[in-house]
Amino acid sequence: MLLRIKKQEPMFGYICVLGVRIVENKLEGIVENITFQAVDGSFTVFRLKPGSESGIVAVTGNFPPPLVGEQVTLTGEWVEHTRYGRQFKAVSCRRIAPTSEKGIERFLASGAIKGIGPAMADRLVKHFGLRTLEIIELSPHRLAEVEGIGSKKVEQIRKSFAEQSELKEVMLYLEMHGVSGAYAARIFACYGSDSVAIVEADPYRLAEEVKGIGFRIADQIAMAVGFDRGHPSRLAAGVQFALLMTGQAGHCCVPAEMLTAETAKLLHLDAAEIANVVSEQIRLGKLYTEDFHGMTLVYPRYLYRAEKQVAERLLRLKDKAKPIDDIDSQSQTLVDSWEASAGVTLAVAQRDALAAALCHGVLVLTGGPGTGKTTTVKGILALLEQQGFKIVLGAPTGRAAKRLAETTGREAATIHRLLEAGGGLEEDPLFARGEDNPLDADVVIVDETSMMDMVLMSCFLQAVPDGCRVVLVGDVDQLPAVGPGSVLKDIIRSAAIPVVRLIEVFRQAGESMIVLNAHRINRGHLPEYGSLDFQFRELDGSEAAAQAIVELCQNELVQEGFDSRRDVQVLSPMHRQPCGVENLNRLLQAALNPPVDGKDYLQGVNQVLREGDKVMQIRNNYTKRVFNGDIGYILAIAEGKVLVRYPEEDIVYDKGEYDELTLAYAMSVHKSQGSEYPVVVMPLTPGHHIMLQRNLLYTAVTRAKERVILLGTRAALNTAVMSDRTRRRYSLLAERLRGESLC
Ligand SMILES: Nc1ncnc2c1ncn2[C@@H]1O[C@H](COP(=O)(O)OP(=O)(O)OP(=O)(O)O)[C@@H](O)[C@H]1O
Repeated sequence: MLLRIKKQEPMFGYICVLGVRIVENKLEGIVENITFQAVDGSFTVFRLKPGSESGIVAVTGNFPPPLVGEQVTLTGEWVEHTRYGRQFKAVSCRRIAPTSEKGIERFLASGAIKGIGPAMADRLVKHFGLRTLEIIELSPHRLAEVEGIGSKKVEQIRKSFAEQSELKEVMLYLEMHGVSGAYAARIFACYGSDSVAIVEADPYRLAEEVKGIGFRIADQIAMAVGFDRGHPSRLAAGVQFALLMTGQAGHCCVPAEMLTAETAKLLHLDAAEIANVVSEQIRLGKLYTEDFHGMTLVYPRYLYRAEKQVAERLLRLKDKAKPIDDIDSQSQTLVDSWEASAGVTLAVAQRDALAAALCHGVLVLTGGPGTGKTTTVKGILALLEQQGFKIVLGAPTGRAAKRLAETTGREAATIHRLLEAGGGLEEDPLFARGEDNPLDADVVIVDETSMMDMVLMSCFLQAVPDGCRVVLVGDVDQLPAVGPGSVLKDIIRSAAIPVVRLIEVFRQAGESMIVLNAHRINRGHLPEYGSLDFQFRELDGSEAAAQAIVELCQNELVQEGFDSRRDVQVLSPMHRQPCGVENLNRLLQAALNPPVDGKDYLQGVNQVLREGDKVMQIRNNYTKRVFNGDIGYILAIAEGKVLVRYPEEDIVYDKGEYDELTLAYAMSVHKSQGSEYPVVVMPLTPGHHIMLQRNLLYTAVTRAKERVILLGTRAALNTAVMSDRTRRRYSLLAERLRGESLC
């Protein structure tokens, strides 16, 4: 039931649907000028002369700017901006060609049509009057009647006008179908004049082909242009999308029933109907499957390939190591002599690791902080080098590689750099190193292996030549990789690859409460706090915790000599809520890098990026060679470009690439994996309840070198320590490694 409840402003009114206020205000007028436009077309501020109101109105909207002089019909709502006062916040903008002579002249004079400036606009309108636009569109040859227009100019004007009207036509068509202007611009950029035809014929193509449009938006468009909810294209696209989503949730594959249920939920259709589609797609070989103990597991193609390759390569490398003469009888003597020369008495497990690295093609070395992994790696390095082997060191992130280089005193690079990344997509990266052009190494040692997902591991192992030894080092109790699979855990679970687990902690109380507490947390015991290096500050309420975090970063830690932007990392279990990553970033940006005259900035959809900001790259960009989780600082913003300084190099982001960057004063614990910071600050509030898990807290705490400061409630701390339910990620890697029959 719709009920008009009040009418406060000319041309607008609130509409109430069952008590929920929705907005259906309309405003019409002529665009006076464009005050601000985000370079990627995602945000616009302009001034409008309304047809019905006196004065000029400020309008904001998440769409590309209309043209000056154009008549527009806006829907949206009136808001009171704290700084700019009353504004109309438009959700849609329909552009109507100007109809009066004055309007036409202003429109042409605005520079919208290449080749026409104010003087030419005046001449054209004087000559053709109200028919000017019609002449440009239908009889452009007549433009030559106007003084100063030759045949070249005629062609330039005709072409530019056609482009404008095509875009307008697409915009209009899509807006009529409820698609916002920003998407329309993207569709037009991809398909040009074919846009409408493609949208009408197969809107699900957009999800695969148009940057920034996923299944959900494509589906909205399809519904709007009249596709049936049960249309075969919709069902097929829905199954594929649900399958991709499972990869994003960390699975490599999912049981067919789960895929059916997820697709049915996504499409709001009956599960039985979807089950038929899934079976049919399996029968036609359109889905990759494995049958395991009566269960059909469905894979996205790229993960099926990756998982199989990881298992095949590991088993092959395990058995194909370049032999060392008499190693079985010699290994203990070699370990003894390294201990003596290094002046260390190794623990039994450490000795086992050194011997295993000599004897096996693949070795996994796992252990928590302070259990002697680095010491063991140094021993492995020395022993294998004695054999004349060429050793290469790598890690999944820049930070982890840097640390590996520091602790071993040798060169270490990111896996991406080792593989010579150069383009490709997230799920299908292009690496110069691979099976045909393998790494030049006899041994590769990888640190922080828990962060490697199935795709990266598969690319890496393919680039390892037969005969090369691989040592995978990591802490299996950390959170798994952000991407699909829990590769390290599954390799260990398979029991098919030699594993050495270090459990003795060599650090003493007093030396490091951080390390000792990390182990307490990992065992399910509450941490001991009260020392300077491990603090828990009890605070009630998320707002109070957020404010306390800002105060810490802005004042307290600075007074102690820390550089808040570089030494301190705020980690949060969640994205939303007052203590979530997004809000903390807003608060910390305002406190640590406030707006200052002369400091350039860009207004994105959800964030402002300002010179001086600490930012993070949020997806792998193989072309730019900057990767998910890399942290940098904005050096400059100019002419629509953003220059970011990363530890390894400076990278320029063009228009359309800003959404690869996010503020990084605060980040999720997942994103912090593989990095270490002098100080880690983390809120633990009841609002984060579902995310409060032991391995999350463990991962956060082990990121800190000098100090951990937790803020929140005891109950939340308790929940985090006690909750060790980790969701199993579907994958058959362990089974493949064990050689189990998959049917
Ligand atoms: N067998 C040992 N006996 C005595 N001390 C040891 C032994 N192995 C390592 N240590 C010492 O324990 C500390 C931690 O060792 P190491 O740095 O190798 O561990 P780690 O697992 O790499 O730790 P982290 O993950 O915290 O960097 C170091 O001070 C190291 O010298």
